[in-house]
Amino acid sequence: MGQDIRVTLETYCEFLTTIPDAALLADSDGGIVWANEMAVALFSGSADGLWAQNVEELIPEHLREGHFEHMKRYWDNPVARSMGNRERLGARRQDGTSITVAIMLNQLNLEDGRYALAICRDMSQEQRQKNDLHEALEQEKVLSTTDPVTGVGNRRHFSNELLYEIERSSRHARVFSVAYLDLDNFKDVNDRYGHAQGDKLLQQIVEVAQRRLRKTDVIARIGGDEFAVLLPETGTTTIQSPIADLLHKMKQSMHDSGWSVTISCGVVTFRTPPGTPEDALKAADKLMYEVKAAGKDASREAVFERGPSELRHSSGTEGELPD
Ligand SMILES: Nc1nc2c(ncn2[C@@H]2O[C@H](COP(=O)(O)OP(=O)(O)OP(=O)(O)O)[C@@H](O)[C@H]2O)c(=O)[nH]1
Repeated sequence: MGQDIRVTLETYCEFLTTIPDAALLADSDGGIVWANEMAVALFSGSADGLWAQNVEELIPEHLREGHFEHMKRYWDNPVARSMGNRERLGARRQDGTSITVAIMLNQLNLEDGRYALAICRDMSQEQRQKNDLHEALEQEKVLSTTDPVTGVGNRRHFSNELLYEIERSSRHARVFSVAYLDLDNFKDVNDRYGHAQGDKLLQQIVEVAQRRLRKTDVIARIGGDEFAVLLPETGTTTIQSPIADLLHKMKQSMHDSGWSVTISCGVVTFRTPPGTPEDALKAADKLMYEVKAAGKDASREAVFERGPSELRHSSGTEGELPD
């Protein structure tokens, strides 16, 4: 009888040498009693090294405590676990490096004892590919909303931020403002000094804005020489100063660099939220356009309040900006 059991175990082991996955047999204390060549290659450098181990040593240190409990439960109520489930587990090689494995667990009930059979498939490469793909997608997401010249958000990013602000303002009745800035005579800089200098000028505009604006404000480049600024919690009583001051600083910076570039700007304060981000941008763009048509280098403001007249002009700052 005993010989039959040994043969059975041997037969098992013989079979397990032919499968393409790593196979381990462990006793109820977790001691590894046998491993196939794939398991030796996966977890260790030598068969002796692996056979002398306890399965616990193949578990990452931070998971060992949980594994002990898990093993106790498993021996009390052994349920076969297929490899098909999508669970991936961290494992530790004998040299301390980490791998990701899928594990099939089953119990062998033999007369000389019970053994746990673990078949492990190395999923490290699949996991690495998944991680790389996830990272690439995250990077792509950032790139798709970033302006490559200045590093600030692009139109898509601005629309997303604006949408969030519109929803917030609808829920909490918060006022916010949107400014549309278009550089005047920017083309001359490109034509006279080249595209690279034009890019530097755009970057300088953004640097000035980032120094002046609050952390919660958003500046984005939404076109060639067009920028939009979102100012949450900022209404007509406070709008004049941040945007006027920003325009003043931008103009000063252009002047200091010897560039004859000025700025046309339209600002709309939304006391009630607009329907869409595009509606908000369009309203500010329209004001900016009026400034352009009237001779550039100025800002014009309006208040939006849902009602019969919807957009109401409140004030305009023509020509020189305040010191
Ligand atoms: N350097 C640089 N120039 C750009 C970029 N994108 C667009 N432009 C240029 O920006 C200019 C925008 O054209 P316009 O709005 O007519 O320029 P403008 O001289 O400011 O015109 P006004 O607004 O009427 O004063 C064009 O010359 C484009 O080639 C960019 O990424 N870098």
